[in-house]
Amino acid sequence: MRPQGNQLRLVVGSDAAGREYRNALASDLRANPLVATVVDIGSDDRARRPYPEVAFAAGQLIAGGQVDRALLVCHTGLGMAIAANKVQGIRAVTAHDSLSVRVSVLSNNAQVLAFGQGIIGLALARRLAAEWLTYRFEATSSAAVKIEAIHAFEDQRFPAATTPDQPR
Ligand SMILES: O=C(CO)[C@H](O)COP(=O)(O)O
Repeated sequence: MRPQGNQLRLVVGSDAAGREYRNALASDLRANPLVATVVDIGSDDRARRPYPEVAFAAGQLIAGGQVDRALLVCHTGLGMAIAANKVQGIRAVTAHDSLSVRVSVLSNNAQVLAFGQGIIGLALARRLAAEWLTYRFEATSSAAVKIEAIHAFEDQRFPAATTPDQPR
């Protein structure tokens, strides 16, 4: 489906430890009017794909422009974020509170949000996911220069502004 207005194209994924929340969140997201599409990349219990494989696949869908954001679930949310951050151009966070979810988009322009099924209750995960959909990064915000600094470092452009002060 073609996105309308401010609708988002999403990918959801989990390892076996996050499967229950992934299924519940995917169903919520599909019913949310701020969502155009939800691609579910698994994994199911039989596949038992380890979290890095799922995170890399989700990150590559974003980097390739097929989707806008990813919602990933593992036991803690930590491994998913670490692995997704290895994909060029991806900014992934683990966040389990409203402020962090908000800042992850408005300041960090993170495209990936990772939850830990073993860390928060399902009701909170659902609420945070719904809040997350309402935020959009503003390219004109003062945060944009910091995102550009992250990209420059990733691309090994090392702008002077990011080099540490020399000891006197
Ligand atoms: O939480 C996880 C990684 O951060 C994952 O669900 C469990 O990790 P594993 O036991 O190393 O697969």
